[in-house]
Amino acid sequence: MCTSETFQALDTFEARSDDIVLASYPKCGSNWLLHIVSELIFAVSKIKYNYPEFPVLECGDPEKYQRMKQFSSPRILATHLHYDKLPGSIFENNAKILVLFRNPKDTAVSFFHFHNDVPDIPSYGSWDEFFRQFMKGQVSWGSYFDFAINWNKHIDDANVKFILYEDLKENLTSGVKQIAEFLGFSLTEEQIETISTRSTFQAMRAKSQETHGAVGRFLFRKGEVGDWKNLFRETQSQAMDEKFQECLAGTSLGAKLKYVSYCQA
Ligand SMILES: Nc1ncnc2c1ncn2[C@@H]1O[C@H](COP(=O)(O)OS(=O)(=O)O)[C@@H](OP(=O)(O)O)[C@H]1O
Repeated sequence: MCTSETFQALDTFEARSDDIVLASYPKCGSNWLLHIVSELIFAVSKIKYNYPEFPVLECGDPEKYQRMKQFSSPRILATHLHYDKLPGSIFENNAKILVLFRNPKDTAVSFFHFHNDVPDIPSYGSWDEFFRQFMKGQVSWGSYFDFAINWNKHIDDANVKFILYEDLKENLTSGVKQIAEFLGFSLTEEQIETISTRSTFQAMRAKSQETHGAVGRFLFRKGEVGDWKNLFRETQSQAMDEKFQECLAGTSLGAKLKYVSYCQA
C-alpha cells in the first residue's frame, strides 16, 4: 500500500494552508474523525467530501499527488505517519493538524481483529502472536509507542490539536464543537448536535456498507472503550503498562491519554 516510489513522490506534495491533516496511529478512529470533519465542511460550505482518492496520504500510486492538485479546498489528508515523515509543505503552509489518539490496549485489540477479520489482508495465528509483534513494533506502520513519542514533541505546537478517542466517546457533542472551533468553522448548536447524532458508532456502522463497501462492517466493528479486557492476559496487560511507563509516563501525551482510567481500571 505504501511503496518507496510513493514515499519519494510524497516529498514533493504541495500542501495548502487550508488542508486539514488528520494524524493517527492505525485503529485509533481515523475514519470517525474523517467523517466528523467532512460533515463540518459540508455544514459550512455545502461541499460534499466524496473521497476521490484513498484518504490515507501515504497510500496509493505516486501520481496521486498530481491528481490531488485538482481537488477543491479544503482537502482532508489522513495519515498514519510520524510528524517527521510528513511533507515539509504542511508545516511551511501552516496547515492545521488534528492528532487522534486512543489507548494502546484497545488500539492493539482493534488492530488484531482487523487483520484477522478482513479477508484480503494477512492474518495472525493467534492474539498472543499479534501482541508480541505489536509490542515489538513489527506491525503495519510500526510501533504505537514510537508514533506517540514522536507526536508528543508537537503537542503544544501552533496549528496542532490532540484529540482522544475516549473523550469523543464520553462527550461527542463537546468533541465536535472543539474540532469545529480549532478549524475556525462557525456552526450553530443545532448543526453541532446534528453532526454528533450522525457520527455515533451506531449511525456510522448502519451506513458502513454504503460509505466503505465490504470492509465497512470490519472497520466499524465494536466502537467501545475497554474491549481489551476480553483479550489481554494479565501478563500482557502488565507488559503494556511497563511499556507505557517507559515511553510516556511524565509526558504531556501520557497525561492526556488517562492511562490509569482506560487501561488499568
Ligand atoms: N463513530 C464511531 N464511534 C466509536 N468508534 C468508532 C467510530 N467509528 C469508527 N470507530 C472505531 O475506530 C476503529 C477503527 O479505527 P480507524 O478508523 O482508525 O481504522 S483504520 O486504521 O483506518 O483501519 C474501530 O474500533 P474497534 O471497533 O474497536 O475495532 C471502529 O469501530
